[in-house]
Amino acid sequence: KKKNQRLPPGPRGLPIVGILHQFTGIPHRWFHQLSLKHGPVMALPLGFTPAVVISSREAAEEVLKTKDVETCTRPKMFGASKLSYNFKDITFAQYTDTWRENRKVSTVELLNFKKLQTFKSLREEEMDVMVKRISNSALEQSPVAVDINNISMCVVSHILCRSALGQNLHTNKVFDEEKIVQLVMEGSLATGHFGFSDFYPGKLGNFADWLFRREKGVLGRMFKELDDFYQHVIDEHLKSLDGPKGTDPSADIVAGMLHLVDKNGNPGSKSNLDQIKGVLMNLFLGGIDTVAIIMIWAMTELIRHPRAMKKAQEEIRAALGEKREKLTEEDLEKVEYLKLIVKETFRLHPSVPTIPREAMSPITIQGYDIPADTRIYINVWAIGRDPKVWENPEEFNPERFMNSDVHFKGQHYELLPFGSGRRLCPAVGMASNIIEFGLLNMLYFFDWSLPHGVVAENIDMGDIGNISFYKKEPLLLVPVKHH
Ligand code: HEM
Repeated sequence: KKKNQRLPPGPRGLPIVGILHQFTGIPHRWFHQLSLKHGPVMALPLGFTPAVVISSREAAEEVLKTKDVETCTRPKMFGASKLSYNFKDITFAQYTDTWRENRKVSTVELLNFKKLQTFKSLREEEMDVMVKRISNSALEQSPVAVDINNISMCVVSHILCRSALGQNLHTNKVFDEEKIVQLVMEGSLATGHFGFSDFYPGKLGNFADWLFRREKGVLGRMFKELDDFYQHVIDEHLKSLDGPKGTDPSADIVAGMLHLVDKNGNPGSKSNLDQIKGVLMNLFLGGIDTVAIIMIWAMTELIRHPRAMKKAQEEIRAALGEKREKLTEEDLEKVEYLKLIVKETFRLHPSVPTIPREAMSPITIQGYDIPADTRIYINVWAIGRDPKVWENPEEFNPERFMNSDVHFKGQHYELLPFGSGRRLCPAVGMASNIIEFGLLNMLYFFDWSLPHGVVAENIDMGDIGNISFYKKEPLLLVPVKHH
């Protein structure tokens, strides 16, 4: 039997290297390079904060399945602390009763299968708006390029703001889609901002953050803007709660949460409000860009791989018939290749490339001792490109999933875009549905090409982010209406 070992130390001067990685904005790529040399369980302390990086399917399975109970909490990250209302949310909350309560409400009120069906017609309506918007560019004498990043962010913003927050951005006088997209992009980056306390845990780090007022600046401004938005949403709901019939608790998640806290106490109290806003922050910042990112990368890969684009469009158009005015979500049942494309995009471009967890007690992973309070980063991005698991891992090849039962729902540790275990993303169903339906519409109604003078080989494949990573350069494509 293998004796437990101390963790391999990784490269020299690691505390500094670890910090530098975080500031490069592409830690998953750096971690990957280092782990090739130092192994799939690698120590990479961030200053005085112990941390390990996990880069193999086997080690990920041990963390997320065998040791899930011990590792299902999150580290207290500086940027996230501000934007999660001091961890009163779901995503960044430690493993506490507040986390349990919030996760349950969001599942019951928004993310379960039954609720997914409730908002079906809303999603179909918004996709129709997206198609009309693209058609306007396609109908021009010489069609103009559309920004796929923007189109994807807008349609997902509309869907989530309506279903989760009860806000129709087409008619909202305070916040329009442009403002929402800007808030989501800036807010996502701000969530991953590092503070001194991330590298020097305890009083020293907290003191340095206080001294340099790190929470003012961009983070403070973002927080204020987002807080105003959530307050506006809650005020609207509270107004209708006072009305003769009150808001239907199942109308959206805010209504559901307000009814819940109303039973337990005053919904307007600061602590209740913080909890609602914390959850809204997760749905808003964690739900919009993550979904749009996959739509954007799928279209990027398809334009770079015309054979796959053609195969997908032929399958879709043959299965759905010609001259349809509108598509419905049932149409997704008739197309298979599109789903393989989405899986392959999750493998190569996971929206959250490294998943943060923390050991709550001492554990062993692959025979190595991991002390309590060690941060654990699971490098999903590297696992998706591991040559020991995937043949030609850098190649975009949706066919690799044909006749394979490998899925992205958290049971296959070589493909973990949504994580796994107790902290598995609760929106797997909703997210994959929006992505597949969005792509179905784009591929059925339009043929796509690159703007004049741009060649596929030169498309910039760089990404940028802090926690979620999106395509750095917007993807510009020219649509031509198919029918
Ligand atoms: C393609 C889209 C998405 C991807 C790739 C994604 C990915 C992830 C990942 C990797 C985690 C961490 C899982 C873990 O620790 O094991 C997570 C958690 C979470 N996601 Fe998603 N997500 C997506 C869409 C969404 C959407 C649409 C929503 C809500 C509207 C959402 C809400 C959440 C929440 C609330 C958590 C925290 C769960 C917890 O810590 O208990 N996500 N997501």
